[in-house]
Amino acid sequence: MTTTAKICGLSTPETLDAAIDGGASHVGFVFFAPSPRTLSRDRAAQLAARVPAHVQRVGVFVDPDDALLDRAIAAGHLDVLQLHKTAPARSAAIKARTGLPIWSAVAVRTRADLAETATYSGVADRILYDAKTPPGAALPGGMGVRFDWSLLEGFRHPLPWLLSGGLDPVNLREAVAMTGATLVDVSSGVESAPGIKDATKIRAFLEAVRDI
Ligand SMILES: O=C(O)c1ccccc1N[C@@H]1O[C@H](COP(=O)(O)O)[C@@H](O)[C@H]1O
Repeated sequence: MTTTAKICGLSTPETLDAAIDGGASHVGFVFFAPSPRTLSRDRAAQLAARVPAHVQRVGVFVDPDDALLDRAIAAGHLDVLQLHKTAPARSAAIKARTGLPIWSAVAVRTRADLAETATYSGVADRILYDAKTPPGAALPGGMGVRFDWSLLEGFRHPLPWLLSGGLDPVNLREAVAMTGATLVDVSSGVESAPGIKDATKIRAFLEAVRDI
C-alpha cells in the first residue's frame, strides 16, 4: 500500500516548493489567527498559485465562521477543508454550503476518544487522527504532540482517515508500521522553530515516506 503525505502550515514559496517537488500529495494552509502559521489572504493567494493541479490545497480551520471560510476558500483556492473543534452539525452545514470535502479532526489521548469518529459518519470525507494538545494550549494541533499509535491497532475505522500529531522524519516509519496509515500529515516535525518550515526537513520527511 502506498503512503502519501500532507505537509501542513506552509507559509513561504521556498518551503511550499520543497513540499511539491518532494512529492507531497497535499499541502496545508492554516487560517487560525493564534497560530504562528496563519496566512493573510494575499499570502494564501500567492502560495495557492504555485500549487500544481495534482497536489491538493487543504485549508486548516478551528471552528470557522462563514466569513472566514469564504475569504480563505477564495484566496487559497482550497480543495479540502480540515476542521478542528467543529461539531458534526456545523461541519455538515459547512460541507453543504461550500461543496468541499471535509476532514474532521479527532483529538486522541485515550481509546475512548476514538468513539468521536463515528459522530462524523455521513459528514466527514476523512477523519484526521491528531494528538490531544495539553489543557489550556493555544492550539488544538500543530504542537508536535503525538498520541499512543497502538490505540489504532485493531480499530474499525468508520471513515477513510489520515494520521497526524508529532510525526517527523525519524518516527514516521514506526508510526505507519503500527497504524497502517496511507496518508500522513506533518507540521512541527519539519520546522526549525514554531511556524518556521525547514526545506531540508521537508525533503527528509518526504524521502522517509517514499522509503516506507
Ligand atoms: O499548525 C497549526 O498551527 C494548527 C493550528 C490549528 C489547528 C491545527 C493546526 N495544525 C495541525 O495539527 C496537526 C498536527 O501537527 P504537528 O505535526 O503535530 O505539528 C496537523 O494536522 C496540522 O495540520
